[in-house]
Amino acid sequence: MTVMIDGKKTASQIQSELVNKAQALKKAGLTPCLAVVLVGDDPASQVYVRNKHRAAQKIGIKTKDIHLPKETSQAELLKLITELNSDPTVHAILVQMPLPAQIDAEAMINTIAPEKDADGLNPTNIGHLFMDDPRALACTPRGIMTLLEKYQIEVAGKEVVIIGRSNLVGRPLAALMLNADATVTIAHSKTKDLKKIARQADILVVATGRAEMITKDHIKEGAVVIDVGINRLADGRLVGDVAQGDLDGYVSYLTPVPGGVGPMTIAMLMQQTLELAEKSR
Ligand SMILES: Nc1nc2c(c(=O)[nH]1)N[C@@H](CN(C=O)c1ccc(C(=O)N[C@@H](CCC(=O)O)C(=O)O)cc1)CN2
Ligand SMILES: [Mg+2]
Repeated sequence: MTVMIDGKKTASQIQSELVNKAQALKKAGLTPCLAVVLVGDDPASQVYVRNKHRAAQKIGIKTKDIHLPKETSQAELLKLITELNSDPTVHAILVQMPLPAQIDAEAMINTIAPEKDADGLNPTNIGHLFMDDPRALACTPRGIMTLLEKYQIEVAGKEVVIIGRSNLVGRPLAALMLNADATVTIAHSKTKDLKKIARQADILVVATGRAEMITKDHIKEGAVVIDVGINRLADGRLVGDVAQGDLDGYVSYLTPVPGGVGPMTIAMLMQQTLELAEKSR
């Protein structure tokens, strides 16, 4: 039997639990505030940003909604971030990605103060994570670890294969898995014999951004499969990076798309905003 991991339900439970935490901070005179910066008009980004504001509002987290035109220069964005860094009413800053081509994402991430880094992607925070001294964490990887914990899926001693080496998912997730005592392999577009490597996994995490590229023959029977992909097909369907159609009864656990890892990203962002607000005192 395959257990479908319900990320939507788990995220919504976590978000309900955060209401009390936000209230306690407010009682103590601190109104947690997340600044969400969107540059340009990417339709998917607009949806994600709107969902972040909605989730924050439900929890009692104040947000600053900053929407900049798509022509915004890198210097203008960095100046805004610097102002938010020194604004004592703002506890967490997030710049929605992807950014327009004229802006270097690395320069943006480098400018966010590590103690206000809602996404946990600043090199200081990534460095602490790799030294097993975690501060702010990348939200999607943290969401994956939280799902595994909630479903009581043991990580220590397991063979974990992560397909995808992005700064947003693959790399920080590898560090989290290593800190949790897994044996970690990161595979990517240059990996030779991907099927052989992937089939070694007790826990296979797929974050390639390529619709349904990982199929049953990449997967060991009984494995846990975490599908991070969100791909919109021409016919409007939303699918993951894993062809999930014939996995029922073959894998032990599977995250659906939609409703798996995606919603956890926003729940973790909310949790992290409250943690950063708390630490600011
Ligand atoms: N600064 C950041 N930019 C981006 C991040 C990020 O963590 N920080 N991640 C993604 C986008 N993202 C959040 O920003 C995100 C993507 C998807 C979901 C989600 O809940 N997806 C749903 C399906 C939604 C749909 O119908 O399209 C699901 O999987 O069920 C939440 C957040 C890139 N940019
Ligand atoms: Mg440890």
